[in-house]
Amino acid sequence: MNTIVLASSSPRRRKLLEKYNVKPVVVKSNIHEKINSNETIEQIAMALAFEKANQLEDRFSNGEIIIGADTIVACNDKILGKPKDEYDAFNMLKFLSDKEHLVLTGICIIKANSNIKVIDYEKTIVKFRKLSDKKIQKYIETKEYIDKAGAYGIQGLGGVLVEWIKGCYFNVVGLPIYKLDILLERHFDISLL
Ligand SMILES: Cc1cn([C@H]2C[C@H](O)[C@@H](COP(=O)(O)OP(=O)(O)OP(=O)(O)O)O2)c(=O)[nH]c1=O
Repeated sequence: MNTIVLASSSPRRRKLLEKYNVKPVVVKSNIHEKINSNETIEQIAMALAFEKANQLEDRFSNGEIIIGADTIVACNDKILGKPKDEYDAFNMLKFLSDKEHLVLTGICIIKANSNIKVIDYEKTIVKFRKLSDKKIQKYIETKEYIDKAGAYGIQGLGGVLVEWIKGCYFNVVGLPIYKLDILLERHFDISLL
């Protein structure tokens, strides 16, 4: 199999790939995650994923498969990135309380030394239960909100915040693995299993 390069510092993405016996070369891309408000949330997630993968393309020349991904949370047309601090996290979780929101992950796969660049996205609806200020505060104290879009991690203690989801669970965690397998198989003849 061609070397897989993961253009992401997310430990969740790396661990998920490792479950499928993919030992990715991890290279953190250094993009400035600026959001263009004229774009749809799908375009934003795909553009950020593209920037992450594309930034590394010049560094490889042996047919490496470079994967970039970006996860964003959106609720009532408002995009929630990673919280800046506890206060920001508190406000995000309060905003998400008792509502449905979207989690979008843009994926970009680029094959080095080729013209193949594939971009797609996955969307999952997540419904939060009604959260008291006390519950939000207790969650914030766990520090799990740090470095996570929307200030929670469904895969961790944040599971208690979620009433239901519709769509791909792994998409919420940061990498829609079924969609990645489809794209790898269709465009690069690579299967994760
Ligand atoms: C909503 C949600 C997000 N997240 C994470 C997934 C992503 O890692 C993170 C969103 O940030 P991203 O910018 O997508 O990724 P990252 O900063 O972790 O890594 P890099 O920019 O280097 O690619 O939020 C969870 O782990 N669980 C959740 O339930």
